[in-house]
Amino acid sequence: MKLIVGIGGVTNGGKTTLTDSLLKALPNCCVIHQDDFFKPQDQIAVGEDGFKQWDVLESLDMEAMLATVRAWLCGPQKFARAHGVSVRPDAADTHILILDGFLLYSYRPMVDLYSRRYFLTIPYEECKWRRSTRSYTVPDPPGLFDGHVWPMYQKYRRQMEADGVEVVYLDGTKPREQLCQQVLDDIRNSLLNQAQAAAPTPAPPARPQGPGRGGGHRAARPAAAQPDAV
Ligand SMILES: Nc1ncnc2c1ncn2[C@@H]1O[C@H](COP(=O)(O)OP(=O)(O)OP(=O)(O)O)[C@@H](O)[C@H]1O
Ligand SMILES: NC(=O)c1ccc[n+]([C@@H]2O[C@H](CO)[C@@H](O)[C@H]2O)c1
Repeated sequence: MKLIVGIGGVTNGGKTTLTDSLLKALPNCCVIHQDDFFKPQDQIAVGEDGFKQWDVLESLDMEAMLATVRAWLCGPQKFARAHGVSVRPDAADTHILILDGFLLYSYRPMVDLYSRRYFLTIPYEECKWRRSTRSYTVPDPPGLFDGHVWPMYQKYRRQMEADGVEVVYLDGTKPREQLCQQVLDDIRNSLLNQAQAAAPTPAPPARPQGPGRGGGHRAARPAAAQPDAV
């Protein structure tokens, strides 16, 4: 059973923090970080506003990211081994891939690959403050947050909502442990539902039979297959 989980949402919403906790708690769980697919700095366009346009889809090599997701889909076990994830024998049939990134649901070819799409949000002021404490490989020039980062976040989010992409919103101001537990519970439910959907259709219930017509009881319906312990 394979599950692709998206941890998307606003910059500094806590995506990587949540992803790291999920990775520790879930079996056979691999991760792909969208930030690893930024194009080299000299290929990032400069906008009319004078800012390097880091926060647009064109600044990411999404074809390469999709190719990596496909590699996992073709051989999750091999992918796990190659990325130092040891396969847990008690859950050998379950494979989970987490995608962590700020523009996960805006790249059409990948939108339908997710079993679950989470979207972390935090208010503007909190986001601006958290961002000011971070240093990226290329530091933010003054004014980038208000001039580029926040407007692009709003634009892509509006577009995602207009396109009807179904996401589960998460309030990124909640405590880390609470967020992790909420998502873990939800993922475990998804695994159970997926296992039940994959289980063979049970036989229809036995018709009541009168005495003297060999009316034995039909065997009890087999329990739906349960996913391995997660
Ligand atoms: N639930 C939380 N409550 C308060 N602070 C948090 C929470 N989760 C993460 N943080 C803090 O917010 C900052 C951003 O977290 P993180 O790097 O996980 O975000 P991100 O969404 O992956 O950011 P980006 O993708 O923009 O680099 C960090 O300083 C982190 O410690
Ligand atoms: N990872 C990088 O190379 C890089 C460089 C410049 C800016 N960023 C920022 O990362 C965020 C997504 O995590 C975006 O908001 C980018 O501005 C990343």
